[in-house]
Amino acid sequence: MLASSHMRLSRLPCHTSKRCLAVRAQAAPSAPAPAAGKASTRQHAQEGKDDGQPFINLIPNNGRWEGGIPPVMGAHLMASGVVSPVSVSKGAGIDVTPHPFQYHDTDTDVTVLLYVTAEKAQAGLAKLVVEAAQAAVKAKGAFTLVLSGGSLPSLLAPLATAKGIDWAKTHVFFVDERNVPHSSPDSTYKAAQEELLSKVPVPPAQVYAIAEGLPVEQAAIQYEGRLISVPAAALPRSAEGGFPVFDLILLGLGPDGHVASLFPNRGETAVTSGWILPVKNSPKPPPERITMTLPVINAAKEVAFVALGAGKAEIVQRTLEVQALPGALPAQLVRPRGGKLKWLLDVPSAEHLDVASWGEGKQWPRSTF
Ligand SMILES: O=C1O[C@H](COP(=O)(O)O)[C@@H](O)[C@H](O)[C@H]1O
Repeated sequence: MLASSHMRLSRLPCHTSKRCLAVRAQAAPSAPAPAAGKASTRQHAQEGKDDGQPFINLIPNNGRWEGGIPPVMGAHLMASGVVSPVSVSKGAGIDVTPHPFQYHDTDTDVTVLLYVTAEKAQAGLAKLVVEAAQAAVKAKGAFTLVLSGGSLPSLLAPLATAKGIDWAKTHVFFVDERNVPHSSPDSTYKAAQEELLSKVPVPPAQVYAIAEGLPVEQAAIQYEGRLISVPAAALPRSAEGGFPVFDLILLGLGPDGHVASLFPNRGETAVTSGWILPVKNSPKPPPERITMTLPVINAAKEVAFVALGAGKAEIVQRTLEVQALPGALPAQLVRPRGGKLKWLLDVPSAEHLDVASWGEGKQWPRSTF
């Protein structure tokens, strides 16, 4: 189904880390030949060599790969071709280190919106934001919108001319931000200003930018302080944990499955308390960032992933169809407790999905233990 039609997938399954660790699949003898740079990893996984490299945990056959999922699919493949560690376990079922990442149990409904073109997806994104804004203003007189960086700001042009948003009642935040001056080409604030915020009548005091020129730890504390100062009437707190409940968070999807600045298998991704974290030595430059925590993202009323273009096809397929060990794909840890998670895709980014076999009642991700 394409264009504005969408598929609705049912409840997310519950996965505990214990359960995830208990399951490993074998290498795939009939898997497609790996691209250059992946061979050693694949051989390593197939032959079970202990050459000091981390053992790569794999997941069971999801039915699409004869003989099992190719090794690189079950782990976290960097754009460089390097497979990053999923576990330090030396072999299947033995020497298991407790995994810090947890899938929590939710009733999240996932809706995948698949558009014919990127332009239509951008228009769909603008419509989604307008609807969320109108519902929020009607309910509490304010709308809290959270933006990502990367490619997302460039997709917001139709929102600048969309009718129906009361910008005077809108508050704009950043799910993550690079610790750079606002004038830097790496600044998400700068990109958001150029693409959207300078074109709409949002009061500058309601745009919550990172402070400039602070050590990253202080920048995180300062940003969290700014969020705490937003009146609860506009930004309510969740009953469970007292996290801020944003009306809508727009997430990008990194090629390694990162969301915000929560990268695979990093400590920040496992954090279960706090609102804003400093990130140092980010695997993606620039190295210093601040990020909202996963509990904050999962406390939102609605979260929408926006992943457009062929460059996202592989990671979209892995995230939506292949259950990874928790932490290996941070995007799979996004399960808003409010229950609404949407994916906005276009035909190129959905290219590797086996959409025809999806139907009502399918779980997300489709391969489950
Ligand atoms: O560094 C970041 O990357 C992700 C993904 O960006 P994209 O360019 O691959 O779309 C982004 O969502 C995040 O906010 C940003 O800081």
